[in-house]
Amino acid sequence: MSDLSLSLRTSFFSKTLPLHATSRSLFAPLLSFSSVAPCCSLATTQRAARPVPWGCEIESLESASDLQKWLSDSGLPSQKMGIQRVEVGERGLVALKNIRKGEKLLFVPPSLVITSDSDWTRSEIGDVMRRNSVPDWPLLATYLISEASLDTASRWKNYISALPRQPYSLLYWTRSELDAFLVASPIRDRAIQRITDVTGTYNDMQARIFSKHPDLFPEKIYNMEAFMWSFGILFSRLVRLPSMDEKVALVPWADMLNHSSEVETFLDYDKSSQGIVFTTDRSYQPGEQVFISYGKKSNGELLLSYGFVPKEGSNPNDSVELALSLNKSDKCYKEKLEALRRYNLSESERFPLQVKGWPVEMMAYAYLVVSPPSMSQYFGEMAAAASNKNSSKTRISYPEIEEETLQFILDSCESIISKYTKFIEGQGDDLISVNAKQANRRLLLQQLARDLCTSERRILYRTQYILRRRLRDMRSGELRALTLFNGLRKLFK
Ligand SMILES: C[S@@+](CC[C@H](N)C(=O)[O-])C[C@H]1O[C@@H](n2cnc3c(N)ncnc32)[C@H](O)[C@@H]1O
Repeated sequence: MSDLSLSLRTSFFSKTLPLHATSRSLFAPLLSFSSVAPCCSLATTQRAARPVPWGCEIESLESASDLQKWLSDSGLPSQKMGIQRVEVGERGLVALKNIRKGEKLLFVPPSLVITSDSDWTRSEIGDVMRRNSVPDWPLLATYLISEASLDTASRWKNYISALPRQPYSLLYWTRSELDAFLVASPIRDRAIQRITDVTGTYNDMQARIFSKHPDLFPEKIYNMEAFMWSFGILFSRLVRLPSMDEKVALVPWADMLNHSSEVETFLDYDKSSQGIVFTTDRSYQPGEQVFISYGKKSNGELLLSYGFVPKEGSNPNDSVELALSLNKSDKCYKEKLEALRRYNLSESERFPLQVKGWPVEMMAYAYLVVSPPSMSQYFGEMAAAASNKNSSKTRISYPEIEEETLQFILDSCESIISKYTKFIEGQGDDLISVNAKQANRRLLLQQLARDLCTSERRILYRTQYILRRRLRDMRSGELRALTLFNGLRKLFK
């Protein structure tokens, strides 16, 4: 599945990145989101948005079996998997027969795949989109709305009916929910940015295209709610196919596969069979759920696009970003900022921490932050290393400021840990729920946020432990050296 990390808005419809996913999650959602009414834009913070009139409840098997029948009637070869209710991911593909390791599965023909080249049932809408050179993501978002609104007149009717009416993702959290539940996590800012981008993209489409052709794009259908829905579908189901020139595609049937970080197998186009396939990296027995990987994503990124958080400690790709900043009262603030800007860095930067360590760029940035005026000749070198653009690509090291640097990272780490602890150990939130449905939604979101924050804090704790141990070793080494030096001095006296 895919990831939209570039701003959609700034370059009108800029290019977007692929949707991958991560880790096998043994996490089974305890509660279902299906009763939750979506809220979609930051601008409409507390207003419950109208749900779209198409799609189904995410756990619906009825529409899934219609989908299965339509797909086989339309050329999908017979499958070794079937759609079933599953513990992880509500609906998923389950092995019906023994599946061997290394076996190719799916074989979805290109005629059953939605891409930017797909024919529009209303070709005149496709013509307008083409004339305006609309990029893939907003084009596909509009395509989905257009086909969904045509109901049985669209060849994709059975596919669209089996799509969730409310896909899970942070796109549907209100601003006050993001503020209340994700205050400690850097994912909050990413979610706000994403909502802003999608909202901005809709506004651009509205101003530049929809409003110019009200007969083709009536606001009753092409509105913000519909756009939020279709973007939610794209974020959680779009795949990039490396062997099809990185084309992004919605692949019916394949998009019923759930993610696991324990597998490393991705969807792709297979030239020999001329279909979308994946190759299993383990065997499955009948009744077992079959998984693919959505990519090497952190728990925060999985929550952002897919609305779930894997079980604590189960995601080897988990990470959390730590923000480091220049000190405004630093005598060399201006010189340091200039050095950073030369390498496209700013006075505050985020670096991904993992359980297994932190990037060398972060250490270089921290060296720059703490270095005294006497080290100004190294500012450029430090900034280059922080941006990963140092010419020699060697790890820089300044033993004279090592201790201060580690202490600075430790302080930054500890101040963020306290924010996490405050949220995790806090007694609920201040948000007022007006009815039982809303209260239920709050509980669900709070649980997801707690799971995310616990996993992110775990990485911060590990970083704290490593830093403390290094500082302790360094200090006890220094103490030993000092004792030795004093001993020698006494001897010579
Ligand atoms: C590509 S769809 C997979 C099919 C989906 N389960 C369905 O019923 O339509 C991605 C969505 O499946 C769910 N999902 C996938 N992997 C999951 C996992 N490991 N744990 C929990 N939910 C998962 C999430 O709701 C995600 O947004």
